[in-house]
Amino acid sequence: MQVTIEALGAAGDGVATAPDGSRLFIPFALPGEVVRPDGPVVLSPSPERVEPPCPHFGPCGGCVLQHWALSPYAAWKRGRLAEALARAGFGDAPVAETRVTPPRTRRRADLALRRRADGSVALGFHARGGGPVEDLSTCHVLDPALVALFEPLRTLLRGLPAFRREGSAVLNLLDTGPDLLLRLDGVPGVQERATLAAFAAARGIPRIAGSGLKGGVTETLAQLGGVGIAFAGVTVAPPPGAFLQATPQGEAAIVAAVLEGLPKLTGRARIAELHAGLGTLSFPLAGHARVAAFEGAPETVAALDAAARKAGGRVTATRRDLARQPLGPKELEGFAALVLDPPFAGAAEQMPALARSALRRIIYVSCNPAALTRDGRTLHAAGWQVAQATPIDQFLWSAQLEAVVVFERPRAARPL
Ligand SMILES: C[S@@+](CC[C@H](N)C(=O)[O-])C[C@H]1O[C@@H](n2cnc3c(N)ncnc32)[C@H](O)[C@@H]1O
Repeated sequence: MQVTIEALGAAGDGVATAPDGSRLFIPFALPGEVVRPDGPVVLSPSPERVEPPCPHFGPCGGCVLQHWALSPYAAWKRGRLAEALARAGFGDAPVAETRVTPPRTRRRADLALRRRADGSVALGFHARGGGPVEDLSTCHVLDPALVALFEPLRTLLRGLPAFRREGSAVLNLLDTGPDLLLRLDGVPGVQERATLAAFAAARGIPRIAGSGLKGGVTETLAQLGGVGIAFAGVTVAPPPGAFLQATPQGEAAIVAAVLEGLPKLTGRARIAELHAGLGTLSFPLAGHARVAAFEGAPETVAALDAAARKAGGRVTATRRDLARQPLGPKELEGFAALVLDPPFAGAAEQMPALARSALRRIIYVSCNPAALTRDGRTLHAAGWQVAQATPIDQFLWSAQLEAVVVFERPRAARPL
């Protein structure tokens, strides 16, 4: 049997129709290619097919689209955002060109760890669908400062009894250097902590923290100096493993699109910000208005609050679980705009109050097109429109898509 690839699916697989009418999803196949699905074997390659730069492409689940030329790849991501908005009812949304971030810039990685029977350590990303760990010699998406830690980490973990069979290493590249969180299936003893401190000193890592395999209590195992990352000139001290936007370029593109989406503001204007994290958006926004920031994770909101107080009070940080206790219409009164940047699941519980509030502008930062469609539908049903949508490709060569979507009410805006 041979089939022609009609399009790419949401996970980046080629989609084709089998002779019996069923849909086939064929990994690493590109639109227009004729493919034999068993194998699969590409019988007529697309002119858009390129040589993947990374030797791990294929077995490593980190990238799925390195074999596609950048221009059609970026157009596909733009099309996915247009489609997500069209499904929500915004078929005429103006969608900008995709902002693609360069290779070797990702500053955050959650690396899987496996100890082999001979004691050696595999470190890398799982194969697609949670398969075996691809032991990485290099990586074309991660910042070289993180790639440089692969081999030293393997050596360290090989001699660490608290790493028994499986674990993960979360690496965040902060302004102060790499920040390491080890999730292990054993508990490091005194001697192991000394080993970790020596490793941290040798590798310029100010802090190493540890937790159980499935999270739980996180404790500092070695601390040689302060940790910090600056947003719009304000330095925040993140907790171990904290959420960061994946690349500095992606963060800059998101911040720019959010700021461009703001309405005209008066000197006393206030902005509400939901899912504020460490303040990636809060501090840039504070250059334009006072910001009431809400965030659910206790350590994260504590870090944001401490930095906000030092920075002079333009940002106020409040801990709130917005899924259990969404802001109500009364609480939403008096804001010139609202920015939300929910987790992958989206903000289903918060959307009804936003839709019927007196707000005139909502700027939605999305990392999940499906959740954006669902949440966008709530706004569409209440008469909101899309003023601007910007696709941002922070996860180069993956099927993931970030976006900033500016929603507004179709009435002449008046500054609050
Ligand atoms: C995609 S991150 C965005 C963070 C921040 N805006 C940034 O750009 O770095 C989503 C944030 O939502 C927070 N969050 C997740 N669920 C939440 C909830 N139910 N209530 C409040 N915040 C939540 C997470 O802790 C995380 O900080």
